[in-house]
Amino acid sequence: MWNRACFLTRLVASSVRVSETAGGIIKSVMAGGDLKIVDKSEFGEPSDPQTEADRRAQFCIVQSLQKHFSQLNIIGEEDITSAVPDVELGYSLDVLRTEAQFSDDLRAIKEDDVVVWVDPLDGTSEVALAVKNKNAALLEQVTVLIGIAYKGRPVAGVIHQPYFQESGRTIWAIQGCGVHGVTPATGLGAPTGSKVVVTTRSHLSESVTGALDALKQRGLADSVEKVGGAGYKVLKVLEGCAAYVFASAGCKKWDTCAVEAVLAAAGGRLSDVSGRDIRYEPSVQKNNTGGVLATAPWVTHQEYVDSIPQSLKNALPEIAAKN
Ligand SMILES: Nc1ncnc2c1ncn2[C@@H]1O[C@H](COP(=O)(O)O)[C@@H](O)[C@H]1OP(=O)(O)O
Ligand SMILES: [Mg+2]
Ligand SMILES: [Mg+2]
Ligand SMILES: [Mg+2]
Repeated sequence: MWNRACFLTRLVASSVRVSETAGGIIKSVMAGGDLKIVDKSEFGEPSDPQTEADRRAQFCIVQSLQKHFSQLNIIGEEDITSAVPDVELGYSLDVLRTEAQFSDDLRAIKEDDVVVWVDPLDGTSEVALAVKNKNAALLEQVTVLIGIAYKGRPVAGVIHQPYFQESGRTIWAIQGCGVHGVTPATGLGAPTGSKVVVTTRSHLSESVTGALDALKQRGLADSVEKVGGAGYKVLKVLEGCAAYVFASAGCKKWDTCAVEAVLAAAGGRLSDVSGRDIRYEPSVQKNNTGGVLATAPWVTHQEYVDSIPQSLKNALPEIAAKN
């Protein structure tokens, strides 16, 4: 089955397994207790922590994928990594079985047509806070993100959530083939009956609260929940929240590529706050300078775009320049 599978099938099947191995690495670093945190931010920027778990998880993902796919263009968040022993990776049979639903376009994708965006640990600030405050509940917000872009747009994505219940879960999607690992909420305001909007816990700013206030006034946000991680926020949108709103800069392509692929496969939409597509070519700037707006399948994306004040949208390039 593996040998007959097309390139995209084999890449996603391997990515599902390697995301789970990376999740295991994150858990073992956490269990060891010494996170060896460094701050990657430059003077004047918001703090940008990196732990030994981020470094080891990225090494594992990049090394394993390159072993199978030597020509693959992988862009990972971390510049510095820590070596971990080589592991023989398997592949997900569920992904292999999905190939029957592929379009001819998907089947024709070759190794040098794609860019893989890797966030080995999304929610690093929450990891640091969980340890500091001895609050293990925050770890639910950690995800491993592997996004696959073709012609500059997401075509498949893997979100592994290592601390979901006891053994974690992996959510993945390939364009046109549905979402696996979660059942997306489809009804208005499910399961709360109201529109809950999720936003940043650790990067709040005037422009973020300005956008949220505007959405509240238009009846598009009944309440706001502040949680960490781009991966976790998109999972919340898949499971019943109306939208994820971040009208600021700082969130990067590796934060959004995988989650956009998964959300789009569920019928939702992710764009910048002005409604423009986010591009994922290898040469693109890493920062999502136009902010992030992700909406559930059951809300109208354009209503959210239109409700965010133009003055906030216009100010984003200046905020991005400082990030
Ligand atoms: N100013 C920033 N600098 C670096 N990373 C950021 C910044 N803002 C957001 N991020 C990344 O985007 C994710 C979502 O942001 P937030 O949690 O604030 O909503 C964060 O978990 C972080 O990813 P990571 O944890 O992988 O470094
Ligand atoms: Mg980071
Ligand atoms: Mg991230
Ligand atoms: Mg990260």
